[in-house]
Amino acid sequence: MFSKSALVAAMEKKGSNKMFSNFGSTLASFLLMYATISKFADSSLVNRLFAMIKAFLFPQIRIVIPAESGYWKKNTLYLAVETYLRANASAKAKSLKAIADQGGDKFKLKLDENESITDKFGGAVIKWGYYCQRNPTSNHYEKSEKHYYTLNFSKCHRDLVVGSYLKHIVETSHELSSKYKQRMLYSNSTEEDEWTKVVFKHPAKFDTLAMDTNKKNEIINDLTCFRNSKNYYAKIGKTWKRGYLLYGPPGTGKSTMIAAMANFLEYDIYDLELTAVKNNVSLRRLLTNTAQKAIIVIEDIDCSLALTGDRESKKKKKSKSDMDEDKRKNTVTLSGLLNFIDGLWSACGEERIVVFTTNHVDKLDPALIRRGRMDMHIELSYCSYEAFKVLAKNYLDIDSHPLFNEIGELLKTKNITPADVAEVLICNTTESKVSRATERLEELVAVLKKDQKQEEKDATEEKDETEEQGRVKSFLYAQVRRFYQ
Ligand SMILES: Nc1ncnc2c1ncn2[C@@H]1O[C@H](COP(=O)(O)OP(=O)(O)OP(=O)(O)O)[C@@H](O)[C@H]1O
Ligand SMILES: [Mg+2]
Repeated sequence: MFSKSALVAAMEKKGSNKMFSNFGSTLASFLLMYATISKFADSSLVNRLFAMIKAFLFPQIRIVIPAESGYWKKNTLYLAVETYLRANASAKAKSLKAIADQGGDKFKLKLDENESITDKFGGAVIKWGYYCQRNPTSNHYEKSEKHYYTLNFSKCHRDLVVGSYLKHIVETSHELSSKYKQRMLYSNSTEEDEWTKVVFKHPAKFDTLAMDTNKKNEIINDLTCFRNSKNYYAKIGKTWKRGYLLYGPPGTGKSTMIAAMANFLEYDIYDLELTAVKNNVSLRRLLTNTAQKAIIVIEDIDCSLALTGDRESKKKKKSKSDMDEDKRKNTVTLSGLLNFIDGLWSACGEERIVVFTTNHVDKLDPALIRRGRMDMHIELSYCSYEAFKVLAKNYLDIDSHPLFNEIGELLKTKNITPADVAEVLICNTTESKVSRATERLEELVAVLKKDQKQEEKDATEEKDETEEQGRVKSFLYAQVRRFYQ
């Protein structure tokens, strides 16, 4: 199959250097031996033998990069490799997987299973492979599929690959991710302790958020300060995270503010549905799998769980059977949640914001929202004149109008949410801007006056009812007095 003299000649011709010719000669002898012996001997035995000789002559190193780095935590190096190879794979691989991105208008190409490609770096040749190991007998704590990448390279390039190449992959993947980054919205479900994600394309901005300007600026400054405080947090020995409690009646912009925060900071959102989390272990698993630059949101925290109540007295009262009962119930507890917010587990990740929202701030356990846990308490309230002007700009594209003063006066006496005002102002017609704005503002005046009239009517009815009850009471007392006289 191979002619030794031809191979040696070719090798020697390429390099005049003696060392190289020796190497060429060894390789040629090796190949010739392999071709000759394999004709006569048992092929599997020969293959094993030659694999050993090959490994001795040309030692290789293999590094496995699994998708998880223990405890169901995503291996960030695996994610970096995935991004890095995505850029290389489409050009080099023969077998690829195409995956539509969440927006649906683009797709990503990924190495197919058992497929390999070769990459070069500083003289080293690195062979990448992508594999999946399946375990049909896996249980809840073990995944049925384990995905991993392997990289093979010559032993002599060990320092180069481990020292520089892996770093190069991480850096390149960061560059690629920020170039193609789409903000993501993650959510959890009852079936698995895993996040599912969709592209987050909410248009909310602080500019379009209707609220008091000073308060808005205070929040923007706080967020900016947080984002730039990596070194400060390290210096004071605190985990780089911040908590915000948003409270106020329904429709005052709590969820809209979260979207505005995410867009402002360019962070992903993890919308944690606590009622879908089985127990504290699941909660920990989910939260350790949140990335950096993330906003972790628990909406309507008062409704999510029985998180109210005095932890201390509960602790004291707890007997062993109570604890077994707890285990059986498999619930997330207040202390489980607190432990993640600022206990030891809070250190498993940085540059994270935690946001709670509630309509009933008074119902929450003070431990949950004390300063330090929820660093900033933000009240979102009924529509003020200032907030109305932002909504008029958003929806009607106007900064002033003769009806503004009247609306301002009505809003002083009226509790109406920004959502309700927005509902009146929204109008998507082909009419001219001016007539459309006037019509919508007149409608708003009518709504505010109607509600005002209704309130006055309700107040009069209530007064009449109280007076009537008073009259009935005095009549009955008079009758009773007369009876005993
Ligand atoms: N402050 C606001 N600025 C701009 N738009 C607002 C504001 N408040 C409410 N809206 C409008 O009303 C809709 C509902 O608001 P949002 O969902 O943010 O209220 P919420 O406070 O989260 O209510 P809930 O307590 O019911 O969850 C939004 O889609 C938005 O269009
Ligand atoms: Mg909401």
